[in-house]
Amino acid sequence: MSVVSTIKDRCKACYSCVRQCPVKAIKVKVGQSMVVPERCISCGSCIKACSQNAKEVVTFVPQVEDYLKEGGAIALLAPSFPASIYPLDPGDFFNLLQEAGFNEVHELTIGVELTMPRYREYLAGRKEPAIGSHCAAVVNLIEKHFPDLIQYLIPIDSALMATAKLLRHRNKNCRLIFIGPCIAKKEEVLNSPEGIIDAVLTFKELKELLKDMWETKDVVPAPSFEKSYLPSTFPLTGGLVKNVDPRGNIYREDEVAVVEGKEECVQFLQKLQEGYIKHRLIDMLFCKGGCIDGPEIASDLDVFNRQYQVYQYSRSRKKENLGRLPKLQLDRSFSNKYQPLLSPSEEDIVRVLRYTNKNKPEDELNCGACGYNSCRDKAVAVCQGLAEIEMCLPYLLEQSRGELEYYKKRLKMSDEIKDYLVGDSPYIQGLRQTAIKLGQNDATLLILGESGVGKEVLARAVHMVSPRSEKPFIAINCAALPEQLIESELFGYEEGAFTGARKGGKPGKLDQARGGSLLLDEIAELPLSTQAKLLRVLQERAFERVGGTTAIRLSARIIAATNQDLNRLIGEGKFRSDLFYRLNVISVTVPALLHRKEDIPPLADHFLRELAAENKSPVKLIASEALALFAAYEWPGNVRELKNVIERAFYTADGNIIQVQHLPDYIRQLNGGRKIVRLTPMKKAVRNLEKDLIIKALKETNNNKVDAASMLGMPRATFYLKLKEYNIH
Ligand SMILES: Nc1ncnc2c1ncn2[C@@H]1O[C@H](COP(=O)(O)OP(=O)(O)OP(=O)(O)O)[C@@H](O)[C@H]1O
Repeated sequence: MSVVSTIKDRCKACYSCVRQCPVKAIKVKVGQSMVVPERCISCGSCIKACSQNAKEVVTFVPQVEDYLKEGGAIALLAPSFPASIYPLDPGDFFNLLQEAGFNEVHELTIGVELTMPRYREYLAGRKEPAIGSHCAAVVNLIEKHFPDLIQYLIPIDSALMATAKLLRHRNKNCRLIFIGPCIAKKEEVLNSPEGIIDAVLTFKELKELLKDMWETKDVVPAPSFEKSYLPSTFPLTGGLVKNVDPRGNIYREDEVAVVEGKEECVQFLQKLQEGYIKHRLIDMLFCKGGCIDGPEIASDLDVFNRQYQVYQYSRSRKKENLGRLPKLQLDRSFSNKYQPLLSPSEEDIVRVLRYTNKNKPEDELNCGACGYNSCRDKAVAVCQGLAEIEMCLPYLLEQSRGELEYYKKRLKMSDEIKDYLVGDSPYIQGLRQTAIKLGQNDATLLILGESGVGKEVLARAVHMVSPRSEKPFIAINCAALPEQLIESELFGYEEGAFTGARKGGKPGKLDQARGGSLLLDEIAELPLSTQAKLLRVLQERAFERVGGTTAIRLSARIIAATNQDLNRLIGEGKFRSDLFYRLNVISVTVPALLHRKEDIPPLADHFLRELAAENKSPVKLIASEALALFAAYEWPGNVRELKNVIERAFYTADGNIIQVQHLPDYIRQLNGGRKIVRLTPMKKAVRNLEKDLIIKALKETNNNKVDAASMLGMPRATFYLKLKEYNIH
């Protein structure tokens, strides 16, 4: 089990813990750094690194509080304690512990003294390297990450276990509480046979527990001990070597390696694995400077002064009288806890790198912001499920910059488009958003709506907010050109293409709109032969000039508009259905002004401002009575009609206010808001009805003219005449 876990709410995804973890035991999931128990060696590096205090360690504090209340608790003190308690005097500290309820206080130096003879015995004559096993983090590191080196670990109990075994031997029912700077010791205790040690307190936890008593200054003489210098220096750099071989008569200097610090430990073990290490005794401590820099030492002193405190204490310290020592069983064994990680394939690593825009080696910045030393290491960790793609800071910055630009641009566009596509109605507000969206793609667009509703305005708005805005917007009114001219207008022509063709030829609208947008207004009026050619252009994205053979690539966006019912025209055979489907990739309908009367005041205001600017004259306003008439009117000519009415009123009104009398008669007659009903002239209405009935009959009879004529009770000859008259194919 892991003794460290993450407090989710506090983790801010800074990846400091990932950076500091020496064994890749942190997994980042949805921005939260979680400890992977199988890989964690409880070294506490992540706790030291976390500025948010988001890492939590298993605690025995409530248990200890109970033991202290019940009585009978014994403190086992790590020899680094003088570094932690400073400026408290060690004597005061012992008193404090006793006052707090500890019946006895013992230092782990007992365990050092118990284990050193066993170490000497084991090491005598051993040729192979032997690694001291008193540092719990080092043992975890070897068991979980270098299992083939387990053979080099010295199989003798740590000083803690040896002390505990001795005290337990003396008093079976006592409560043993270890107090030290180390987190890995919690894991060691939790994994040890039940009942040897009851609880572990870190120095930090102890200080918190006794914070109200910590200032006690009553000096009571310390227990009388014999002088004992060496065991107290055990937690310092080289402490094991000094204790095993104080006079240097077992090992030569070159046979001993003192290794400390997480990177150094990992590097040394790698070298040992590779067979480059020839030393016989390896004194390895995971924390730099030894246990005095343990993650929970809770000292304000720097490492040098901590060391000084331990030496000072060791010089004054008296040896504890242990009496006759029993023969204790101090052997220990280790187990292989290695959990291999997946080895990703080169393709997978490259894929992850590409995802964060690292396409070539120069793109790999290796900035370390993700907590990994290199982009490649991070990509491997992503494949192994330990890291997330989004952990790459330069990539995120690039993305957010892109997003910021996008939103800034959209904001600017919304402002610009508001002054262009005027209106307050939900319809127009929606159309403005649609225009911005449509501007981001290149799909062919079909705009539908009655005459004068603003179809061209919408087409221009889409162009304006698109990346094509710097290129031309060309509009061609298909209804305004004679059939013989439309193709040369649209596609252009080569010199000599027809009589009267200009020298050097002429580019068509498709050409002129290169890179920009081309509006085919009144598309329904396009002759069928030109419809077929336009279809080919849309399919092949290329066209030829009239009389030419060179294919020119179509680079304009095509927008078509009509006020006609194309489905009806398809039914009548006047519009190609295949062209309709090509054009109708996206279609937008602009509603008639009648259905969005809220737009009238802002539109009127907009036109008046335009007129004032054009004429360099003061802005005119519309009287509320006139506006009321506008609201009552149905505007069959839509916005165009409104614009014309405003224009007329602008020029006829002398003052600054446009009054009812400046409006055309048919609006003035509305009189107090009564609706005007505009009827279609009888003759036109009858013709429309007749035409619709003929089309319907043809549809019903599957285009059988004889049946359709008899269905309508119409002489066949008249029927044929009517077909011609109404241009029904
Ligand atoms: N929402 C609007 N904001 C500002 N002006 C508008 C708006 N809608 C229409 N107009 C103005 O109304 C007039 C007619 O608009 P437009 O030419 O776009 O209509 P249309 O639907 O394309 O007409 P048609 O079917 O006859 O081609 C133009 O002068 C245009 O500037």
